[in-house]
Amino acid sequence: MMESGLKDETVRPEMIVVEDLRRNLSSEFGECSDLQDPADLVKEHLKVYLRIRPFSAAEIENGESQDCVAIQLPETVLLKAPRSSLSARLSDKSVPVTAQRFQFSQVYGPETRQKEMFDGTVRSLVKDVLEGQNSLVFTYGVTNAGKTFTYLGPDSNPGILPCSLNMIFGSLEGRIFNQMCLKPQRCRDFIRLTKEQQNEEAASKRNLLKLFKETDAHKNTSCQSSKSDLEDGSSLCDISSTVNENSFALALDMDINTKFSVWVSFCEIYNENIHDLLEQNASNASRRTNLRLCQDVKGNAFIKELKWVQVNSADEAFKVMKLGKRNQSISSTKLNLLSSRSHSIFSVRILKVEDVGIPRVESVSELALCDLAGSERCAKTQNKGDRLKEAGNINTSLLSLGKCINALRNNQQARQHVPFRESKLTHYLQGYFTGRGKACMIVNINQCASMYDETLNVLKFSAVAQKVVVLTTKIAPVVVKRSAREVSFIINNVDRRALRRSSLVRWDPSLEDVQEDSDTEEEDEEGSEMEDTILDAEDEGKETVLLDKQVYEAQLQLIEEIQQQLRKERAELFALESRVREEVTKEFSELISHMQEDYSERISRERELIEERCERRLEILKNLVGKAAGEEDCVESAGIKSEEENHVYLEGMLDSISNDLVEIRKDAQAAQSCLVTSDPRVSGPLHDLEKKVMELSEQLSEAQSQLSLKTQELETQSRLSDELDDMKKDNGEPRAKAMGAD
Ligand SMILES: Nc1ncnc2c1ncn2[C@@H]1O[C@H](COP(=O)(O)OP(=O)(O)OP(=O)(O)O)[C@@H](O)[C@H]1O
Repeated sequence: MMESGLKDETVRPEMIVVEDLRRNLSSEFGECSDLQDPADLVKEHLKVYLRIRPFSAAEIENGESQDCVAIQLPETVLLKAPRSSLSARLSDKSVPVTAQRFQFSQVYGPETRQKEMFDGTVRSLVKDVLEGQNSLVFTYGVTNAGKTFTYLGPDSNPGILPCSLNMIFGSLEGRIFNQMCLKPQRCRDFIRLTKEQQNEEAASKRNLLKLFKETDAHKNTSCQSSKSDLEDGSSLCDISSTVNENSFALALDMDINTKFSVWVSFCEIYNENIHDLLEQNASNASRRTNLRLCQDVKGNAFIKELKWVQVNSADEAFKVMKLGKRNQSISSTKLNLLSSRSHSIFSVRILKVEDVGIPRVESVSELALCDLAGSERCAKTQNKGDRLKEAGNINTSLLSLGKCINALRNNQQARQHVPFRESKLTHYLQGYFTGRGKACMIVNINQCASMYDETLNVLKFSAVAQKVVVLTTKIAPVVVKRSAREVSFIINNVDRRALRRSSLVRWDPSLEDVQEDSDTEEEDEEGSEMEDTILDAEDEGKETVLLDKQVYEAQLQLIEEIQQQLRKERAELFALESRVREEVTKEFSELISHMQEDYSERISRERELIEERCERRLEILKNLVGKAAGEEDCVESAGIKSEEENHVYLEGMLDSISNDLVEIRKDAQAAQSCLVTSDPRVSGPLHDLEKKVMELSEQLSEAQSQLSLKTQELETQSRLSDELDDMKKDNGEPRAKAMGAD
């Protein structure tokens, strides 16, 4: 069936070649984490595997089998357009139908068994994870292409996820660290749990597994089924027995005390919201919590407050997985009865623990398995309402993934921005493309003629993805003892927050720092500074701290006591300071009120004085003006009395007025300097007084000018009368009469 495309002589295969990328790629990673030492990075192609799903009976009946897909070599597949396809209709009729060849890391045909698929793709990644590396596997393809079958599979025919769990527990048999005192945290960190926290953790796990039992019982009685349950009717025990023989032999020289603490989480990205599938009420869509995607200082994304469940066996892990799967958003569409409407991410975190004295974490590694929702053409699915909205979100996030893959590919030629932040999915996956670990993509296609165009797009996308080179970090934990001085320095720098939070202890400097982005960090700056100090100290030495349990606890006790003392001293200091402040404030207010009273008294006294003086001066001026007017009349009516006397009198008056004015001015200036000029109660009257003084000055100068005129007139008259007298004396009376007659 597959080879038929090749036998067609008219077919001219268009080779989409994957370049030989074995060249120096040192400058090709514009987007990789700058904080990583390039020496620790290994460059690898993104592994892309293809799986072709078999036809269903209904598809064969509907004539979907038109030999569109053919496997040429174990790595190559040929895609030939059926006559009915859009691309065939659009192509030039004179040119024979084009077949396109695509190359993959490996192609798996329709007959491939699940176990075979797992062994060829994910098995090596599981091994890496057990050795301390991080790995990501994600499925990609159009709806109804077989992604979930590959990812999860029916219980009787488990997919890569259950196979991985089985492989992990098979390999770690006898080495499971089943205490709950160490728990993964954020991206690659962990915390130590107190006794109470461990009890809480155990209770939460019991409840979860109980919930599984209840729903399982419910399912058996009510015949409700999940996607995977519909695919077969077998039990969980069957799964573990199916793949139980799988295990890796751990390093022969591994210490007898080396144990592994395994934790799992399960979440989904649905309509661009992240939900915890292990949340108690996860099945109640309206009450589901939206989780936040955060990142640490090195840009590694992690889901805040995601539930991590400690599992001690493959069976426990399966139960958690099944429970989460039941909570996933799955609906029926025209193309797939049980179509995943969200991207689901199941993560396994493994803490490698040295179980001697206080258990010590040597490394934290993660295997993330991601089942992407399938892209779909709305015309084909005929989705409406919620399904249409879901399809929109699915297509958008897959488009973002496509853009990122393209940009990563182009980045290898010229530096280009990779839009990881465009969708939650790509943001989450970012770390795996920029050095956090290995990534592998399983592309699923079906061979249906009606899906040719969509399949072609998927394969084109895969060809680009295949060319992407990803970075992987080498993790090599080193254990070296520190000197007592260094240990004491670090302990002295342990911050209160770390202690409060049941000792978030950074034992392994090979782990990344875990301080979050400032926009997502909710912790105080003081704490962060202290944390930096610890990190700096650790970075300098690149060593791990080993402490005697008793010394450690004694130091902690001491720190606690010192902190209590410090808190007490601070409280006392605070009380004293507030008492002193209160007393000083009281004293100052009294002083200020006294000063205010003093000033108001002085101001009112000065005002009275000035008013009194002004009135007196005004009186004098009035008198002066009145007198001047009366004397003028007198002079006119009574003739010249004694001009000399008048003149002397007027000058005397003028001097007196000028002196008065000078005095008034002096008084006014003195009053002004005494007064608080900013006080409107004072500045108002003062201003009035100044105005009056000005008016008086003007009147005075006017009087002076009138006086000088009068004086001039008087002088002229007196000169004339003197001349007359002289003439009288010289000419006698007649002449004087004659002159008078003239
Ligand atoms: N390799 C296979 N062998 C047998 N049956 C398969 C295989 N792959 C897929 N199927 C069947 O094909 C159907 C569709 O598969 P599946 O639900 O895994 O598609 P999907 O890509 O996850 O779709 P969606 O994106 O809509 O969730 C299922 O009934 C499944 O059992």
